[in-house]
Amino acid sequence: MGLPQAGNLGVTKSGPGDAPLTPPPAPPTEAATETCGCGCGHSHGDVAGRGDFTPVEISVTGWEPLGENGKVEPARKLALEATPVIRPRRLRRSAAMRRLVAETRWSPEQLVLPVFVRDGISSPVEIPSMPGQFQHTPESLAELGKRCVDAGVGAMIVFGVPRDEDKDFTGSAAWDAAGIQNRGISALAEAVGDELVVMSDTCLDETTSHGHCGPLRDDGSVDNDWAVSCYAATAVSQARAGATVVAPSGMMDGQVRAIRMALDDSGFEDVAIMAYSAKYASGLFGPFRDAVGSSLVGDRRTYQQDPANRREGMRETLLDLDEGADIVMVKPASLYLDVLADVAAESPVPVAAYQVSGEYAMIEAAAANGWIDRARVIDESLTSIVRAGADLVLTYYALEAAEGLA
Ligand SMILES: NCc1[nH]cc(CCC(=O)O)c1CC(=O)O
Repeated sequence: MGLPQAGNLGVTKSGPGDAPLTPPPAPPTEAATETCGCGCGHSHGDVAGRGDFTPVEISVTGWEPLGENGKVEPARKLALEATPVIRPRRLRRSAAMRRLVAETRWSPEQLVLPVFVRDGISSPVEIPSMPGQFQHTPESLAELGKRCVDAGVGAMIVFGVPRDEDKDFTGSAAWDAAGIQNRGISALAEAVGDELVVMSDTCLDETTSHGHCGPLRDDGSVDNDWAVSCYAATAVSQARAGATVVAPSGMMDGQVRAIRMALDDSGFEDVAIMAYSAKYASGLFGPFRDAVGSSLVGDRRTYQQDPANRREGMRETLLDLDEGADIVMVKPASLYLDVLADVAAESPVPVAAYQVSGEYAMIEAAAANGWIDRARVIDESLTSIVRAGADLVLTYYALEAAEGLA
């Protein structure tokens, strides 16, 4: 039988059949017989009259006697024994302290605002499933660009919404210099100059009559290599229109390499590629498809990634890096923070994350119902995405967050 320890009830059971249970005699310990160092003259072994309490020698020289009659109460005493007490709460005690020691901060210059420019409208049209977001005319897009410059937003990424009659099987409006997306890019680039970065989404889903991200084979599947050559033509047209970053989002194999070669061949060696590298076939793109008037029937599961696959997100990223991506992206953001953290840990280039339309819509809908504190959740969502490792965040909140969340 060992000596009773602090916290031991001091009651031992000697074995089956042994009756009755008796407390062992409290063995005298050195500490119990010594007077404490605090000068109060009492024996710590007698603290609160508990024979089961075995004190540890502590020096309390210079301290005020604790407790009634200078006795150390058991609870205080136990706390003192566990020296030093680790108290993380010290750094949380005031807003000023928390601000000082925050590990993660986001700022306007790392935010990228996705914007929609629509053909055939004369004034901006609000997107019902994305309250507060609009389909713009080239002119209203230019105005929005100036506001973004003033607020210090880092970049804008342009999506085009063509008229239905301009959609076709290959999505050729995407690489038409007079197509709506290229007109939007030009208007924006002219308005903002070099004061923020003008990016363009490089894909065909907005311009194909069937809504897929490339032309189809007879069996209805997307023809990978045909799509890739269309992306190459589209990227060059976007660079001509004034985009300094093109962002292939179609998840076709080899798309980054083909775009890099086409840009270089056309004299756009300096135009960067932000690759949608780990892009998942997510249910969170629903509102975006309203925003671009998508003609899609079915889904994109044969080219976008299965949400179940984490390792594959890394594989897609490594392939894009190999093909020459200047920035890699994980999309969506909030439900894929594990993938984002993996990519951020390995990537030698900046990492972007896209807080997509469904993430925006969920926050807006809950806030509209009064179920969550809107500004607080927006801030928390951006903080979490940056905390997981994003250097850039594509978010529909970019302008509002940069101007200051109310
Ligand atoms: N060009 C494809 C593209 N680029 C960005 C989004 C979605 C963005 C969002 O939901 O906010 C999509 C739609 C899709 O893959 O179906």
